[in-house]
Amino acid sequence: MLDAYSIEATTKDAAAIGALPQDMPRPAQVFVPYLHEESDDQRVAACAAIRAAGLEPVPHLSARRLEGLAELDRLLNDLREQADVRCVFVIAGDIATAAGPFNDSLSLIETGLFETHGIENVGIAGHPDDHPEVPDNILWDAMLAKIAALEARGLQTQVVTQFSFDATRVLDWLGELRARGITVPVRIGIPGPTSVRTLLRYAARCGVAASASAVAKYGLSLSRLLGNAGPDTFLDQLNAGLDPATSGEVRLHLFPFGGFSKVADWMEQFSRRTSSSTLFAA
Ligand SMILES: NC(=O)C1=CN([C@@H]2O[C@H](COP(=O)(O)OP(=O)(O)OC[C@H]3O[C@@H](n4cnc5c(N)ncnc54)[C@H](O)[C@@H]3O)[C@@H](O)[C@H]2O)C=CC1
Ligand SMILES: Nc1nc(=O)c2c([nH]1)NC[C@@H]1CN(c3ccc(C(=O)N[C@@H](CCC(=O)O)C(=O)O)cc3)CN21
Repeated sequence: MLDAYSIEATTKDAAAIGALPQDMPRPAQVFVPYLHEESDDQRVAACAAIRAAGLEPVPHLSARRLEGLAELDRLLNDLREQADVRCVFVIAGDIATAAGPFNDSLSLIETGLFETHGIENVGIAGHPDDHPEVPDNILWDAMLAKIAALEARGLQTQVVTQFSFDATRVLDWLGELRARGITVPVRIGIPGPTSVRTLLRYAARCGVAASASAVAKYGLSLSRLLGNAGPDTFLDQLNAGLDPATSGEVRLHLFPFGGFSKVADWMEQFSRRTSSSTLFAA
């Protein structure tokens, strides 16, 4: 059930993606996060490198960062021409005011440009923890609207969650998602192993709740900031709470905040320890 994991690679990581550590199971999809200081050309080159390595590139598209229809049109054209991109991931973007006409992910979908550029699958974000700026009911309404718009356009979708330190909250959120009648595949975002300090830095940057109780549950020791923290406890709790009858299609999405080689080592250990040896099979 949890096979075909996906992973993120920044434009810098993407250049070396062909040299993924030996023995690391190949990811089914490689997402390229939209870092605002980078150019569209860098994003396209990253996706081309991922494609050249025989992997499936999935660029993030940040609605609020895009300057307009012409930029989106050119970017999608280049992604298709140079990297044969078929799947994208749309997000609002971490700025309070949009740089151009797109205030949210739905407005990107409604341009109609995805289908004209041969995109087949448009991923959308899931938020198992409270979002620092956006109330829960708005996020649920937005998710339903995005799914309806994609379906009407004949596009497939998947939900990819923001990472969280609290497996119980993720399970509750997944239960609510299915109870709302949403049947699309879900990828649960998890950080790869890294130092506690790095994890907390990314949590702060990404608006992820790091309450004392959540980080304790995750197994983080705030007194050992340089110590390593992997997602093992989180995954054990997640696995224990997933129900094949009701959870639907669930896979993992890895944020390699500590780098690919740490992810590879950790995957090997984790697969050896767990009975679910297919957890990371491509
Ligand atoms: N890059 C990533 O992997 C992820 C990014 N995010 C961030 O989560 C937020 C929500 O994104 P989506 O689910 O795509 O929402 P969305 O584009 O579907 O928008 C949902 C609603 O939230 C509002 N909204 C979105 N971002 C906002 C912000 N930063 N401040 C105030 N209102 C905002 C929108 O105007 C809209 O009403 C964004 O800030 C996004 O960048 C969340 C998860 C993962
Ligand atoms: N709100 C939000 N915004 C995001 O951009 C975002 C999320 N959430 N959730 C998870 C992923 C992780 N993302 C990111 C964000 C930044 C870097 C980044 O800047 N990496 C630098 C190193 C920075 C550092 O060490 O602090 C790099 O060069 O790889 C990578 C992934 C993007 N994503």
